[in-house]
Amino acid sequence: MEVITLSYPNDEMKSDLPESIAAIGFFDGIHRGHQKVIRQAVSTAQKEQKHSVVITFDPHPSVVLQKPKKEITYLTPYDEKVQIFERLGVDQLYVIHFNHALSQLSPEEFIDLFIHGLNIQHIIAGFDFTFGYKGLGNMENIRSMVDQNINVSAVEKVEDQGEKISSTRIRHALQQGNIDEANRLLGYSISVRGEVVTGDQRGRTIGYPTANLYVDEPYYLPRIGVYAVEVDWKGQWFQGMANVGYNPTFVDHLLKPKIEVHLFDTQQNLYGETLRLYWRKYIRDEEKFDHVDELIDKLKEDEHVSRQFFAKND
Ligand SMILES: Cc1cc2nc3c(=O)[nH]c(=O)nc-3n(C[C@H](O)[C@H](O)[C@H](O)COP(=O)(O)O)c2cc1C
Ligand SMILES: Nc1ncnc2c1ncn2[C@@H]1O[C@H](COP(=O)(O)OP(=O)(O)OP(=O)(O)O)[C@@H](O)[C@H]1O
Repeated sequence: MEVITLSYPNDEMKSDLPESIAAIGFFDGIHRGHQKVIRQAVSTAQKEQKHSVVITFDPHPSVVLQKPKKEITYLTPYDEKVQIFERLGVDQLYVIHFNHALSQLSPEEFIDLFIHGLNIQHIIAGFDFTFGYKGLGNMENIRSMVDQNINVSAVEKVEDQGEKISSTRIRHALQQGNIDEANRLLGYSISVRGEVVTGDQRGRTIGYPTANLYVDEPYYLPRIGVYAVEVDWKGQWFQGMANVGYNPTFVDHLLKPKIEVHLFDTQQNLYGETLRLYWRKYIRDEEKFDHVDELIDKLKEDEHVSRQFFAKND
């Protein structure tokens, strides 16, 4: 899959682009609804022997449109998204840089630049896709904006338990520690990828050495707390428990939550290694303990709960 980033108003489109079928959207999480849109573009392109294309944006429009500005995090940060599009069989990914100038384009200007300009012959998006200045373009009025030979297909709503699957809904599930629901809506198991870095070396003194995971992409993390987790290190799988939190027992002002994982039944030294950590089950909220002994007792309990979870689910 070829990845091309486009920036308005700077970049000129090439003139000899192949005829393409495009799925359009922000696609954070690439959940089951998004997958339907993308799969339809890929299969239509295969049938018609054209290129399959995904047109997406970076960063999230709210970075430009929302005031006051908040740091934005993603279910699937950029690299994760690229990997998933690739797995879905997309030939070409266009990433349009979302900036103020882009947000001012009228729907007609947007279509001219990015549909006609990229030689898109067929546009596939969800029933509620909107685009252009103030989201004035939608799946109905788009038909009057595109050249006559261009097809437009609106993918019908994908629901779960009678409600639309959406990135927002998945964020809410994660905020409640409901990993099962998040995974069901996504259609795959949510994870983070990071490198093991040195912590305060405190874990080993309390009998629970931990690998501190440094994630260099802005992931939307599940609720602060303790989880049963599984870790994939170069195809080797480990079970364990992780804390995503601020270590309030020891530290006063940690600005960003840390991810720490204690792996069961291994002495493996993973410093400097890259791991993928799968959240499996929320266990409890993080607590501030008055004595380290209380934390240690709690960790023993967490280990018991996690092992029981794995025993039942293996
Ligand atoms: C499963 C698990 C649960 C944890 N729960 C808490 C907690 O409730 N409160 C807290 O202050 N720290 C908690 N911690 C963090 C410990 O304080 C931390 O692992 C310890 O301070 C070691 O930090 P270090 O790796 O930076 O040396 C937890 C850690 C793990 C692995
Ligand atoms: N459940 C769904 N069924 C069908 N199409 C969907 C569904 N969810 C999103 N889409 C389509 O996928 C594309 C990307 O949508 P978008 O990134 O806004 O997703 P979303 O999950 O609705 O996000 P948010 O919760 O942030 O509004 C759009 O074309 C949208 O219409």
